Amino acid sequence: MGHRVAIAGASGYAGGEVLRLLTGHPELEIAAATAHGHAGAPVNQVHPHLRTLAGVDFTATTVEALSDADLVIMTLPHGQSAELAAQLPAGTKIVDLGADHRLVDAEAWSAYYSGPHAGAWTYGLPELPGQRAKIADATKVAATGCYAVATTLALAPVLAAGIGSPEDVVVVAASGTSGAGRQAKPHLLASEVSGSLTPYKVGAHQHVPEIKQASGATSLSFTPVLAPMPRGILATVTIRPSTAGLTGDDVRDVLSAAYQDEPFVSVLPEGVWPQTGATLGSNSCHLQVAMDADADRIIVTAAVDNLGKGAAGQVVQCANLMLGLPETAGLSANGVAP
Ligand SMILES: NC(=O)C1=CN([C@@H]2O[C@H](COP(=O)(O)OP(=O)(O)OC[C@H]3O[C@@H](n4cnc5c(N)ncnc54)[C@H](OP(=O)(O)O)[C@@H]3O)[C@@H](O)[C@H]2O)C=CC1
Ligand SMILES: CC(=O)N[C@@H](CCC(=O)OP(=O)(O)O)C(=O)O
Repeated sequence: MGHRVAIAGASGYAGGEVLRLLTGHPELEIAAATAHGHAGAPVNQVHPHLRTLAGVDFTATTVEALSDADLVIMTLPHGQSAELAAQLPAGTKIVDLGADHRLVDAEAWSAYYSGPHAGAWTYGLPELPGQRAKIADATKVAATGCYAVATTLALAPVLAAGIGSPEDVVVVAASGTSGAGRQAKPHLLASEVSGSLTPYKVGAHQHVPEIKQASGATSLSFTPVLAPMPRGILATVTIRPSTAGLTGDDVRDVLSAAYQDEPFVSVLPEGVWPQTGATLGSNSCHLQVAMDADADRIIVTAAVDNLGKGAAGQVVQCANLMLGLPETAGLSANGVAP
């Protein structure tokens, strides 16, 4: 029998994608799918694409509904997971996709989120040096924010290699609307989003302290842009070089070395630029590099599916590690295209 996984917040976008991945997973089975407003509703009614879950209903998000599982995945709004997690038996394995347990620094938490700081769990990005083993040993893992995944994967090896300045990093990143969740919000109306690109939370995005913590950057300008598409993130990260005469090939060598054994991170062939469409439905991050000689900046561009490697895919990747399963089980590096 497979490991039993409960999903708290399974009626949302990220939870729905976790359900989809679990229906195709060889070793994991769904112990419970819980919801808030949709408690009692058939899963098929809320997620009509999940045909094999016909006959399964969402239950309410309670301690009882989650206690029986081998591992609990939480895809709840910020501020909802910490209290619930604290009520579960101490040894319960949990992967939390919300932000409640990501930040070590309580001041940074207070600057960007509301409510008390719940403390930090093991950070769920296995591609960071040393992190894979920590995740495998952990009972509690804080999965990564969607922009933070793309940006950190592009940035961290450059800073770790000492070829870029941690004090001078600029990121502009576009996201599809599913990154904002499924709750009705006026700025997400089709009439507002269609045919338009909109910056938001300019200079004030909650992923800034998370990216700094994960990548080692000390000063970071981050501008997110809402894009008229349901899924995908394209992050363009530029960094001031800290060594003279750096070439694009030097940067490419650093990233290629960092990710040569990674199943889900690809440095694309020279001249091929990441596109969100190529990552859809996958757990992949695609990277490409260039040197802007005129501006003297390293450019690294990253694409992910915000619901894939940006959310449900990385959560399943962490769950696999925590349960001693092959890290890639139930996940694909291949996307859906066109
Ligand atoms: N969407 C994305 O790309 C990413 C999301 N995340 C994070 O994952 C979490 C989920 O995101 P997403 O799926 O987009 O959000 P959604 O708004 O789509 O889903 C939220 C889920 O939480 C439930 N919920 C809502 N309010 C409450 C509450 N007060 N108490 C308990 N449950 C509640 C909802 O239930 P119901 O609908 O039944 O009311 C639903 O199941 C968030 O913390 C988000 O920041 C992280 C990375 C990427
Ligand atoms: C398009 C959009 O609104 N995206 C969300 C990011 C969602 C996400 O990654 O979630 P966490 O906040 O859990 O990190 C935002 O910018 O706030």
